[in-house]
Amino acid sequence: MTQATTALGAKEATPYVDDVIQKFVIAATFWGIVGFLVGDYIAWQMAFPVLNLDLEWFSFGRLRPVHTSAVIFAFGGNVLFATSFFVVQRTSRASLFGGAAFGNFIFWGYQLFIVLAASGYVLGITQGKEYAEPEWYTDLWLTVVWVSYLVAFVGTLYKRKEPHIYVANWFFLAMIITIAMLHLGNNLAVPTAIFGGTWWRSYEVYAGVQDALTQWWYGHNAVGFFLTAGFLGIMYYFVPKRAERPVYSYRLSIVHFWALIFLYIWAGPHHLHYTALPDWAQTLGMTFSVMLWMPSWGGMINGLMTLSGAWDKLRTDPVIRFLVTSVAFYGMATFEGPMMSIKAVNSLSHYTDWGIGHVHSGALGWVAFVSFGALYYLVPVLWKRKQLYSMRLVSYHFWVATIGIVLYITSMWISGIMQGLMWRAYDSMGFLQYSFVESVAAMHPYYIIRATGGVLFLTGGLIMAYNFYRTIRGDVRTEAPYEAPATVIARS
Ligand code: HEM
Ligand code: HEM
Ligand SMILES: [Cu+2]
Repeated sequence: MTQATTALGAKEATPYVDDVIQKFVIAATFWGIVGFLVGDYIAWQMAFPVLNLDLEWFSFGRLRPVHTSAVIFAFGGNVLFATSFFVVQRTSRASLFGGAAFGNFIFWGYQLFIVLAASGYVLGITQGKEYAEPEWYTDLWLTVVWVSYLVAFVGTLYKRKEPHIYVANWFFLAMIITIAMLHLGNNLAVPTAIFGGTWWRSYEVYAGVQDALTQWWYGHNAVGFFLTAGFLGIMYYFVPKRAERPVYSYRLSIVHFWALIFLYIWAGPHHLHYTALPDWAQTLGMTFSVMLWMPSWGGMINGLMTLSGAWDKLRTDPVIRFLVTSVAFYGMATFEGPMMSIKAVNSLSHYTDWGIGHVHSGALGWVAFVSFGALYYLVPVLWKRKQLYSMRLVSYHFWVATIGIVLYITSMWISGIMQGLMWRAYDSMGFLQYSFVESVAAMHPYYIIRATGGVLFLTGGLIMAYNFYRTIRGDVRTEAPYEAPATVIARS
């Protein structure tokens, strides 16, 4: 079914395919909660290993990829589908290529991929490559779905009635094409069934350090294109829309785009410092990572400065607060990353919780927050409601989640640096000062703090889901208008 909506400023109404986007929004909310829940469960497991329950299906090793895939591909992926399909139709003034039928195929195909991947992990089916754990049969299915996504996206651009291709679409398109390339490059494997082996098993065509380099070319650019470029597409549409201001500098957004995609692709070797990878390649990865700081901050400044003249909205609109805070976290993670890529720093941070802290300041602060902002924008628009059920609940979500992130990343910084320092401490005789298990025991309190932060973050997700449910039902909560406290108004 196709719904007709009038684009802002458009002369004639373009029928947008919005019911598919509604499904992606619901799926993103659902998988987000599943992903946060599993993340928090494994966080408690690290504090209390008894929670492994002595059952292989609940073991940390099997649930960890369930967490990472659920949050990145299921939550993040569904957000990217929803927002990119929304943005490409609006900014092109064209309806989705292939219509609702093709859109629904992509939706259900992608959900099937998620279920195939996750069920495999729990049963112990994995090729053991981080963020690329699914075995060949799941990989092949994802290829079909992803190529369909590319066709739908490019087809919509091709049909556009607007001569200019808005910058957000460039970021989405770079994400779709690069992920296709990474997925194919990193998953070249031969199924053992051909030789009479286990049906699901396969062997990678690369060996040794070539395998490691291919894996981290993939892993790093999954961060760069899935978790960064795609979500920057969201930033470039939803921040100006919600703030009702034009992008601060359109020229800067173009420089940002080309510099980012050119630099990111070389930085993967920073995951392989002090390994068998040749030294020159490690230095290359480090150099490109340090250079990446500049376009990243260019993008952050462009996002934040879009608020020029509208900063008061931070006080009155909690949705803007999510969006702006996410851009600030983007800036923080893209400063921390280049710093950690310096070999001397990495010799302390690598293998420690510092890395986990870095990941989650990017993942919770940037990826999840910009997603929450976009979803809060989308729900009333897609279901044609005047407003969200409750702005107060958005504000509660914001504060609960922010405190959760602060607990998560500060505990991991302390625990990570402590771990790194304990591992390298020598006594006067030249012996290691601490045994490994002493460092594990020292991390216990920090793991409890991190898992508590996770409970808060999950609570925020549940508040959001409830708000969506009531909004979709058409309810509006009776509450004082969301504005500054009366005393502030009286004084001004
Ligand atoms: C309630 C919120 C969350 C909690 C409690 C949580 C917890 C965890 C835990 C305990 C780990 C394993 C750490 C280790 O092996 O030492 C982990 C790994 C990871 N999580 Fe989360 N997580 C949460 C949300 C997210 C979100 C929203 C994302 C992405 C958008 C994310 C992405 C990742 C990634 C990429 C890793 C692997 C990191 C690495 O290997 O360096 N997490 N998480
Ligand atoms: C200029 C930008 C960035 C650079 C140069 C960078 C650099 C790095 C470095 C050096 C590591 C540690 C590698 C190691 O010791 O194993 C790392 C890990 C990681 N970063 Fe970043 N980072 C950047 C931005 C981000 C952002 C914005 C996110 C999330 C949205 C992110 C997600 C991750 C993840 C998931 C890992 C863990 C990979 C693993 O499983 O080991 N990074 N990054
Ligand atoms: Cu990287």
